[in-house]
Amino acid sequence: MITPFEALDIILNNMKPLGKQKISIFEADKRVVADYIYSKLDLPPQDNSAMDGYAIRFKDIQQIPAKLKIKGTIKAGDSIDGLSVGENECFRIMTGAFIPKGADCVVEFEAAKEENGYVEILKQKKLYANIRFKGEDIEKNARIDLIGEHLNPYRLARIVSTGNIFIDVYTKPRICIIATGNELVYAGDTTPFATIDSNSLFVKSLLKEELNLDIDYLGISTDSQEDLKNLMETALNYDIIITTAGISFGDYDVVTNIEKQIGIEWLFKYVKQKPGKPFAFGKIKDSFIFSFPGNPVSTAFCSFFYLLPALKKMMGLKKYLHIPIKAKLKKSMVKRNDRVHFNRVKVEFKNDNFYATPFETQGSNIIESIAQCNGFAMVESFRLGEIAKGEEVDVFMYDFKSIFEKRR
Ligand SMILES: Nc1nc2c(c(=O)[nH]1)N[C@H]1C(S)=C(S)[C@@H](COP(=O)(O)OP(=O)(O)OC[C@H]3O[C@@H](n4cnc5c(N)ncnc54)[C@H](O)[C@@H]3O)O[C@H]1N2
Ligand code: MOO
Repeated sequence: MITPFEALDIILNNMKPLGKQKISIFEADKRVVADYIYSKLDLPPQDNSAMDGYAIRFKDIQQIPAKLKIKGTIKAGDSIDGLSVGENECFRIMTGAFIPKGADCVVEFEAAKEENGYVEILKQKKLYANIRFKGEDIEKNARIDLIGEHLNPYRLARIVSTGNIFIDVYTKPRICIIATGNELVYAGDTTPFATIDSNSLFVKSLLKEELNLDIDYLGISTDSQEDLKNLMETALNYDIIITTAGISFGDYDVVTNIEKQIGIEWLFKYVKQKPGKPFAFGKIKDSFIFSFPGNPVSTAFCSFFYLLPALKKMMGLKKYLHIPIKAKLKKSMVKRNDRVHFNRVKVEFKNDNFYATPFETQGSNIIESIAQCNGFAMVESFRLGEIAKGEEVDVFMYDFKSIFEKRR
């Protein structure tokens, strides 16, 4: 059986960006930039004031206090055509207003005293004090290289400020999910003894939150081969097909049972890991198929560890690998087999160190463990027995933010 990192390599080697398209910046959250962007303008468009105060000539304030005649007021957006500051003159000027000809310094109101059309400058200032120069943020035609980066509020503000409203991005993958299992019912169904399909909502929500990707839920297939084959026909219209459950060794493991009939070519089947051993990845016609084990923690781990990097690469992101952090165990853990374990832990950040508390039960069916924790602590295959309190472990964080936010 292959290791988790071998499995990840196989998946990533098969992923490549799908294509490019032009979209509106107003619908571009979390999309990935596919081409250079060029500024259509200088920002600021002209030299302007950083303070409310007086636009003056530096020369005129060599002796303090200096008395200057006020010629008028300039506010942000006013034209400065024909305006100029001569010897011992000044303009009242507001933040963002353009600097009139002749002025080379702005003195803020607080450093001056105004009376009867004159102002007395009380504090020495440097040449060009409080002046923001034309193009100092970005110059016209400057190239913005965000290729392979995702768009976020910070970058969107950058781009929209340069006069661009359409940008080239990579095409989004089309993704669908099918849950399998006779025991499953849809969310909200209260049929006694049934299991609610939580995996589909999990994957849908994960991809929305992490990548702003939408996925189509094709529904629940029973363990009947006909049922799944029908749904798979629709699924073939998608770039990525996700199935959950029915992939291990049981008589009714329906994905396993139809794989030959519908022509799935597995690129690997099963990984030496816990959770998620019966995870399989393959190709079917023009689509890739990720078949996750049914246990909710297994689906959660496989989605996080394999599907997210795969989709990131397919979306054109340059950075698609998870980086683990080092955390000290606050409680010991026990490992009884030679699979690589990814145990659910709750990581905290205290006195410049990360500390990980393992969840008390590590069964792949315990949804509470993923809901309460924020990371997967990796324990290598060769480790057997106790992993002692105080030992440092690699943790792949699935909820980083939770570490860096606190109550008042
Ligand atoms: N003989 C063997 N049996 C099993 C092995 C094995 O190696 N040999 N591996 C075990 C491991 S590890 C796992 S993980 C499971 C995964 O099996 P499947 O992927 O075939 O999943 P099922 O057996 O159909 O379901 C497992 C479990 O998960 C629940 N489930 C299924 N779908 C959902 C869903 N959409 N939402 C919530 N819960 C779901 C299901 O009811 C089962 O309880 O196989 C072991 N067996
Ligand atoms: O791999 Mo299974 O996911 O251990 O329970």
